[in-house]
Amino acid sequence: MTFIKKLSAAWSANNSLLCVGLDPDIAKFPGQLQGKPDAIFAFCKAIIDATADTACAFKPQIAYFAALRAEEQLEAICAYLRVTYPQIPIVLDAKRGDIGATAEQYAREAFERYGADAVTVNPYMGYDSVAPYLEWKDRGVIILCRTSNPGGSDLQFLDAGGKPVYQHVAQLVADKWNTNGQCGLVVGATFPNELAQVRRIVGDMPLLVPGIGAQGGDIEATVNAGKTANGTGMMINSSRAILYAKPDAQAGEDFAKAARRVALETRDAINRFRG
Ligand SMILES: O=c1ccn([C@@H]2O[C@H](COP(=O)(O)O)[C@@H](O)[C@H]2O)c(=O)[nH]1
Repeated sequence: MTFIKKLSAAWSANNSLLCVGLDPDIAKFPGQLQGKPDAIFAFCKAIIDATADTACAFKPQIAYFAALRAEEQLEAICAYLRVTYPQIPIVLDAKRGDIGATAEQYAREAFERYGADAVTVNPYMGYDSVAPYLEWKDRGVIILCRTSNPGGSDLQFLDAGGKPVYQHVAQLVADKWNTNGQCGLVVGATFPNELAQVRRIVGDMPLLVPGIGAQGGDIEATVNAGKTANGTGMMINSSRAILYAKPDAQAGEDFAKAARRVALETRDAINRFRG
């Protein structure tokens, strides 16, 4: 099944636009996991099991694994997801960008080694740097457009022939790069006006929208700006706010139950504005 079909099915099956981000930071792990050799796998597995029915996608951020030499645990998490929750797409957040020959290897890393359904890619080096990912016709290629961080404006807002660079990227991907219907764009929830502009340019193309939760993006503004006519079209990501939700000790919560509570609250808050 293609990434886009899998994502559409997950939107419906779980009635959710929530993407649960997997950004494991061992300094924030609960005491019982500290010091264990497979702590990252155990933490992510517990979060996945607690939230799988609330999510339309999982988004592991590769840096959190690579920095700790924990790529094998990322492989194990992706394998666990593929076997246990095959209906939920894996979006590998790698933000790669390099010349074509190197990009071929990055594409193999994402799609062969980790078995991701989609990968995030940086468009700065142009079409030939993205083409190797597009060769994987059944996978999603999600291109940075208007990122959620304040410094994204430094380049993405520069004028490019009468429109800002981020709009140029959106137009280029929609008109020229998305010939196989497998592309998506990253647009931050912290910039709902720009999100609305991108939605106007790209039609129903799926958008990965980080920036709610820890980054403070407004859910109502995000959903209103980014939803498609049928109330879907987005993977609205939250990582830290779910992963490190404070357990309610009086309710007997552990970290996974707290994560589930926040994931459900976030999914429901998003759904209130889908129409
Ligand atoms: O523009 C972007 C692109 C990617 N990200 C990634 O999303 C998550 C956000 O984590 P939170 O804890 O919900 O803030 C993280 O993995 C980023 O690398 C982004 O934030 N903005």
